[in-house]
Amino acid sequence: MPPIVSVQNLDKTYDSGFTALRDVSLNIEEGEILALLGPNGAGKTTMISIICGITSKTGGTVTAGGFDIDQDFRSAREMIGLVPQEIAIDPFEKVLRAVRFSRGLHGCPPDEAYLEKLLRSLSLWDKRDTKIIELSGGMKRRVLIAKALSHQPRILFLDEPTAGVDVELRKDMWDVVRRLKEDGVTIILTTHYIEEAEAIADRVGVINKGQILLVEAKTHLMERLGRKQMEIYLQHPLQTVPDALSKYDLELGEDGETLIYTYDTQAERTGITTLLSDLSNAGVKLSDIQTRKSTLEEIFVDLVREQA
Ligand SMILES: Nc1ncnc2c1ncn2[C@@H]1O[C@H](COP(=O)(O)OP(=O)(O)OP(=O)(O)O)[C@@H](O)[C@H]1O
Repeated sequence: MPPIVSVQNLDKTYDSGFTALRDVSLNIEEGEILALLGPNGAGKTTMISIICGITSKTGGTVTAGGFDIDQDFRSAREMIGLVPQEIAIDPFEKVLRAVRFSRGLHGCPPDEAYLEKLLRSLSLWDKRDTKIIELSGGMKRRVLIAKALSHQPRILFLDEPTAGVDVELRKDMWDVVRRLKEDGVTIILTTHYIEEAEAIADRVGVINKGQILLVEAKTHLMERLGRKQMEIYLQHPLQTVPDALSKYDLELGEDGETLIYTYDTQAERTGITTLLSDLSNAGVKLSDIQTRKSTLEEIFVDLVREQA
């Protein structure tokens, strides 16, 4: 299947002379949730704005649903819904009217049945005649999503959908995003929250200083770059790691009561069996063992640090 969004060799230099994107290429597959991770100023919003036709590019090509965003602007734009970072919404408008108005702005014929289905899927139907100002923060964000989906786009961009919201609301938003995916919408979200990508993304793209560092299936990324650590709790504290164990590069915990062994999950041999027997030969007695996988956060920090 051809990608639903294709970005090839995208460049963006602002009028100020600042280059925000440099030779960015990225394919987005239909039906996936792609999370774009990157520190402040990495270029995430710039990229989304270009794909959505809000900002002009200075080089490269972009297609949405097979339509070139320059040559077939209207058709490309119709494929896309955008929930921007900055919230611009009439607070005194009622929910259903606001969503209906957005649909009209896109030049779509009225379809009350679709709007009802949309509002129901976002648990907003009961609030359809409520003024937006009277809604909770979470509900307001849902109204933004409903507006962005009012013209039945196949692709939804969410720019920092949970910036500044509490943990409960964030989880609520994740459920909304998962349900949209089940309805067949392709979702691209930008986020600073790595646990957000970890929780809902199928693939993760890491962007830093205007360049894509990688785009990869989340599970694959965590397996490929992830490391595992084994914490070995000792019956008797050690002052130093015994020489006989030097080849394992063990870290001694501050209290001397734990040894930490880091190993590569991809390696043919983890070395655990020989380590345990060498520990026993060195007279080190264990009380417990625990293993821990590195989180996406640790992987991300390593990646961005490497590029610094
Ligand atoms: N209109 C503009 N003129 C000049 N530079 C700009 C303009 N808009 C953005 N930039 C710069 O381009 C870079 C990328 O900004 P962008 O908003 O795309 O980053 P981001 O990854 O979305 O960051 P954040 O997570 O903080 O929103 C930043 O250094 C920003 O200052």
